[in-house]
Amino acid sequence: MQPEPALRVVHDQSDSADLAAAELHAAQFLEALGISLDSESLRGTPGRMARAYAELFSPRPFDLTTFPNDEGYDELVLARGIPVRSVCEHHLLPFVGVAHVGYLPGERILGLSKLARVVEHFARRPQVQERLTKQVADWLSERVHPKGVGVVIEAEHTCMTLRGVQAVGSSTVTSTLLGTLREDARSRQEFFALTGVNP
Ligand SMILES: Nc1nc2c(ncn2[C@@H]2O[C@H](COP(=O)(O)OP(=O)(O)OP(=O)(O)O)[C@@H](O)[C@H]2O)c(=O)[nH]1
Ligand SMILES: [Zn+2]
Repeated sequence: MQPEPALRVVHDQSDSADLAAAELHAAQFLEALGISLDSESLRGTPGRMARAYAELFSPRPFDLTTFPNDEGYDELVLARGIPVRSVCEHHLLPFVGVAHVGYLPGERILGLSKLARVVEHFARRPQVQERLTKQVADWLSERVHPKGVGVVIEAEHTCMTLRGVQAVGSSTVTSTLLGTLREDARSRQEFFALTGVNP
């Protein structure tokens, strides 16, 4: 199989973001909520809001670097505790936690940092945790062609802990398993044992 060409991810919503319009509307939004912007420290807040959300919705470009699996390594490769910072698309409030991303190599192995970069790539947009989990797994499966992929995300949704039901201390766990990790019970168990998650 031909090496996967290094892929430069270019999707970047900040390219199309109109920061001036976002700032104007953020000011109107805050004023509509009765928040006066008439002080030195709040005067710049609409602009900061616009830039902050533009940043949160801007994936950073990266190269998907893979190497030949010359040794025929055929056990699980697992990156544990990858930070997840995303924004729920329902309230635009952050959800924050960790991802455990693993794969069973086929002909190529993946540069390890790319497991964290893929998580960040799909996290930097309005999201739901289920979709984020599946997008990371599907993307790795399609690009690296491993024998199996497993992704677990555990996160606190601040829309559920700071406001609304205020379920302080709650976290949400989602997982997607593909290929051998889905089909083979022993591989599945090993994956969950190594992640420390008891499904
Ligand atoms: N499935 C899923 N739901 C999410 C996620 N993030 C936020 N939500 C939920 O989206 C739902 C939106 O429900 P609504 O009833 O329209 O919103 P709401 O009135 O603010 O609901 P409450 O949060 O219950 O006060 C809430 O139940 C949130 O907990 C996510 O990543 N996945
Ligand atoms: Zn929410």
